[in-house]
Amino acid sequence: MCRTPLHGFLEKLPKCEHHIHLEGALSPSLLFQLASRNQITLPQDDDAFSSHESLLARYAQFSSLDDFLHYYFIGMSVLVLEEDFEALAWDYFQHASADGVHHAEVFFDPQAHTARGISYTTVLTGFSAARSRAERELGISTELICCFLRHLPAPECLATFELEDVQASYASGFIKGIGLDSNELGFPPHLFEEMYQKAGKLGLRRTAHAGEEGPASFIASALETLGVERIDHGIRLVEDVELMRKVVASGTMLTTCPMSNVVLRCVESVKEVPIRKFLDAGVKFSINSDDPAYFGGYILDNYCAVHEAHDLTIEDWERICKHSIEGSWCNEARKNELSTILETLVSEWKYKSVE
Ligand SMILES: Nc1ncnc2[nH]cnc12
Ligand SMILES: [Zn+2]
Repeated sequence: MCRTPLHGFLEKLPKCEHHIHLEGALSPSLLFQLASRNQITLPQDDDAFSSHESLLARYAQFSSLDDFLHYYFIGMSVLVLEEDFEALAWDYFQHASADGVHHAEVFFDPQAHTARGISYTTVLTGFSAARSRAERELGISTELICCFLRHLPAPECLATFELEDVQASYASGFIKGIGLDSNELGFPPHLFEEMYQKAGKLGLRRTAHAGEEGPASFIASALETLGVERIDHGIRLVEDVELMRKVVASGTMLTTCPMSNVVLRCVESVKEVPIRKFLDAGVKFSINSDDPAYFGGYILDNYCAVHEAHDLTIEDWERICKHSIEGSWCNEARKNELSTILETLVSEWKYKSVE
């Protein structure tokens, strides 16, 4: 918990989370529990897997995105049954709700599961059960975004995109959109142009990780060749002022993940995440947790870290939350509901601060 007098305000802000990998919400305790139940042998030659404490200590020492992904893919090897995927997503939705999330658009990596012989239907059925429960019991609206692993050959990604059960999940509305994740360096967006074109024709929403470790030119390429409506991370946008103007003009929203950027050493501290530059330039962005079980915090921790590092005002937060509602892929009625909650909270706190 942060020490700012605005902590209560930050807690209550009606948050929309747009950048959370469900596999990145796998806590060490669920990881060890499922490994034991599913008889999955974790690497014996890596001391990190000897206890919860050593695993968390290793997570605190990631040296890069690649170093993290090594543990991320090992971690998800314990997910086997529908109920494992349900437990994972339910765990996340409970944390999110406690942190004030009202609407969550969550990523998952089907290829990381189908490659291990777990069917797409198993994954989707588990996640869908958790989504229904979250909507029923927690009142959170949710959407699923199917991500493709860019370190794999583009034709392989396209083949997964075109699988019958995957296509059926688009047609039935279970999947709202597609994304592109995993190692960025060496895997530029344009390689995936054909898949994104097909997704656009099917009416799927489109986003892609860009400008996390990769250069600002990857953000330009994701916008131009993939037709994305959002950019995941995008912090390196500040390196290209002309591109930043275009992003402002198009209203494209960045889904930033400040704690992730620090843990994966894209920046030295949250102070270096260009929050103030984005606010001053009119770049729209939301604040997200990315892989909360690996990076030491869920969404509220990220809000607090940003607040402490950048000393934001109530008006700044109102703008950030307004943009994050507007940039969501939910319907207008839901956006109006969330906007009303935001307006009520802001006027309450503005009144408090003049008392
Ligand atoms: N921060 C990140 N960047 C790219 N791929 C990811 N997969 C999970 N987390 C990721
Ligand atoms: Zn991510």
